[in-house]
Amino acid sequence: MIRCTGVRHRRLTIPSLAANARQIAVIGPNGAGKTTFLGLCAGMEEPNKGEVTLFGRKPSEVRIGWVGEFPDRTMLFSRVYDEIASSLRFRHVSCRESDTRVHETAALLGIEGLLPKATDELSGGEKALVAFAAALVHDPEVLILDEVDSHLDEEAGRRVADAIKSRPGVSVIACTQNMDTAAEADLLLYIEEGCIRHAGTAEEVFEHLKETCFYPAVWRVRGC
Ligand SMILES: Nc1ncnc2c1ncn2[C@@H]1O[C@H](COP(=O)(O)OP(=O)(O)OP(=O)(O)O)[C@@H](O)[C@H]1O
Repeated sequence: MIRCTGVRHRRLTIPSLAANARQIAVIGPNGAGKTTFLGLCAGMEEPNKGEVTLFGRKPSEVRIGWVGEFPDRTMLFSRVYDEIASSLRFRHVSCRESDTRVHETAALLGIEGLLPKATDELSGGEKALVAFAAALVHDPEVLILDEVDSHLDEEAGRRVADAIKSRPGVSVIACTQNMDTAAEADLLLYIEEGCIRHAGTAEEVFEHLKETCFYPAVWRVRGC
């Protein structure tokens, strides 16, 4: 799904990557380059050198739903309903269809009660859910999520995971600091000091991380 060729951008150096999986987890220490990598995948920035493609296309040609690490910094509208509807309105979806999709998406995430609220009244987790709804509502081909789960309680995290499962056509590239969550992805990319040090299944990647804090707590308890 993602192909990187000769990429150099800030700290990030990816000579070659061909990652083909529906759910990709991006993990690694603070400052490693995870957000930079997600930004390149989302087409928010062009790499200084090299090329990033998704499904063989430039990211700008792919329908992407993006949720940043700090959702309150990217909210454009003062009302939750308008924030979720915004990506549909920008695409000139009719008001009636837009209204149906906003309510359906809010119901899927259990946040219908937030629709009439002001965005600046929301808690951090509520903002993350609203930002996720806004990303999901326009039927993205790829969801790019930067530590969205860090704001969510277990129940809200499960609703987000269920919403993703309910859209089998959507691919996900998600950065997380929750290694138990990362372990559920089809493919893991472990980034350190701007380089992808390990790429593979959870078993393959965590095998290299046994002596580090990146080993999933649940696996440690089970003695894996
Ligand atoms: N706009 C920018 N201009 C220059 N350097 C930047 C910029 N944004 C990030 N960096 C640097 O690039 C490096 C990687 O940052 P990035 O945000 O990608 O890391 P990260 O792995 O997402 O970290 P964290 O887990 O702390 O969010 C850091 O050293 C950071 O200082």
